[in-house]
Amino acid sequence: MFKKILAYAGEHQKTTYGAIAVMLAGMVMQVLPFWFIYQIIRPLLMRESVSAEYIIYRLAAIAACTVLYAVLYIWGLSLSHHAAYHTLKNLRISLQKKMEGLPLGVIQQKGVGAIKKMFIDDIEKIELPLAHAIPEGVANTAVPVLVFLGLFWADWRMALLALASLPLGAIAMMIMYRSGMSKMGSYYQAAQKMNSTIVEYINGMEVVKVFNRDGESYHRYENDIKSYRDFTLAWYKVCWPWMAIYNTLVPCVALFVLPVGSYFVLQGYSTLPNLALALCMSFGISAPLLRVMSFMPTMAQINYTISNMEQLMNEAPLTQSPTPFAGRNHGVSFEDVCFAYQETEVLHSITLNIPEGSLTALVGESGSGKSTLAKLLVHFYDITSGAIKVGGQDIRHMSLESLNEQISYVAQEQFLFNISLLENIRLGKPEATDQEVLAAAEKAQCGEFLARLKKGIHTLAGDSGKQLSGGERQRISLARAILKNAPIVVLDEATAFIDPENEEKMNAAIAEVISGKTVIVIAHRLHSILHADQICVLAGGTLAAAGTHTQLLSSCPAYQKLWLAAESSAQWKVSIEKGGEIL
Ligand SMILES: Nc1ncnc2c1ncn2[C@@H]1O[C@H](COP(=O)(O)OP(=O)(O)OP(=O)(O)O)[C@@H](O)[C@H]1O
Repeated sequence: MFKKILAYAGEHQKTTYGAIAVMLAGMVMQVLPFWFIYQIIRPLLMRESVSAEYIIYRLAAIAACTVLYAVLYIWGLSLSHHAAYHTLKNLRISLQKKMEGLPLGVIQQKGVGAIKKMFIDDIEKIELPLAHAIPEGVANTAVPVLVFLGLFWADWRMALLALASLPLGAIAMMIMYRSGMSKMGSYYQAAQKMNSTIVEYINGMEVVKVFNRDGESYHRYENDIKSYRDFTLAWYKVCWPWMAIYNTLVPCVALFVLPVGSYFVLQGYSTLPNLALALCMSFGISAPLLRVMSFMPTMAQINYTISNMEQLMNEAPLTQSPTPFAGRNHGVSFEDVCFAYQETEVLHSITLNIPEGSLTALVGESGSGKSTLAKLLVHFYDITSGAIKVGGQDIRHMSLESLNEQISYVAQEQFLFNISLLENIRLGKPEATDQEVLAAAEKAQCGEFLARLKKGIHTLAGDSGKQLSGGERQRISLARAILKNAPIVVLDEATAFIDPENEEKMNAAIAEVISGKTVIVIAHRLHSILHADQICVLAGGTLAAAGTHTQLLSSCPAYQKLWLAAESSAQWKVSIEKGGEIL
């Protein structure tokens, strides 16, 4: 486990080794005073006369060692923390890089709470071994070993006595570690579940309030925090008795040395000075060993955390290659594509050709697979079989980055980061100047509502989210796409938030985004895509038909059904409007 943790430290491993060396020197300073105490006691025991200077020098040495110990300990800690926090940063970055290359399904399966826990709490746990357990553990183990060897050289019987309680302590420590590990799985899962429930509870607060589900979701929340408490206590319950045994046995080294050592002296097996030496040095052994022990309860936790993190790190990434995009054009083709979320296949043998520069609309009943097909094109998931090609190049044979450069994907609810609206739009083209961003916002018809905001385009999205309507937020996403100016545009329900007042503006913004591009649009409002070059009708995950509106109307029953529904909803709308009601 420590080897793995040190490997995470990368280039900061050397700093960790430096911290170990400094702390070792510090530990020597902690043990040396016991040697000087022995030097003061020895002549007194032997009734030898010593000068006042002899005593003063040793007392001064004890004081110097104490000061040096403090200085070295702080120095060692600052080195180890430096290495630890750089390592945590590296780990968080490599985890984020890993996540970027993972299929969305893996991330969704883990859940936001569990991933947040991994990024924040689990990685933070590695600070303990890196900043403390490894450097302090090595120093606190090495120095007692050295002391023991010295003692063994002076008097092997006394040395063995000083260590008499340690084997029992070590057994207690091992049992504690093993029993802790056996409870770790359930403890860890309970922690993950609690995290997910808390995140879900907060995210779903709106629904909870609207539907009066406070009681129900509170019960789930309460149950999860209760089970976390129970699993934590169960873990402590198995660990505490063994920790208590160890904590009782290890400081007992002097108690073994004193009676048995005195007996040895009386029997002539050893001498009084050696007894004094063993007594003094046993204090130098027990304190560091107790410090080592203080790290043990959490080691099992850290071991589990690391295995869990490695599990995510070892997840198979999306199939891609480092090759850049080299397609002939920006036409898109789906060739016999099948796809399953986990076990359930939701798209079956879809074959579809979308010529460059054309507008293709995906229509179909809810759940027919429209959004999934769009998500497959932007390579959120790997398909089960078949191929998706852009300009004749399989999207698995190019890097995700270069595929992203070819496509602007505007989802139904585009996420706005809590940075300024200007920076949110700039995500479409990070190198864009402020002027370019403003021009894109203008083209996306954002000017009017941005003027309403006190800080305009510099308003933070988190604050503005409360002030912007769904349609306005969507126009920010369209501005992002205009700025990106990718040759392929995928609009997933781009007109979902449309209202009569905004319709004109939204249409103007969409016209800007799609002008001259290969466009794939998912639309429920059939009236908005009547002039599409090609309308693809999806039904139950298969492609029922493809053609123009007129062709489909005369030949495709599934399309006729959708059209009838669209027509009757339009008539219903007109009749309500005529009745003077507000829509
Ligand atoms: N993340 C997911 N995990 C498992 N199944 C999913 C997931 N997302 C969608 N599905 C399922 O895949 C099928 C297709 O869903 P999809 O969202 O693509 O349909 P859609 O036609 O876009 O629907 P809508 O018009 O309601 O948005 C549905 O049966 C849906 O339940």
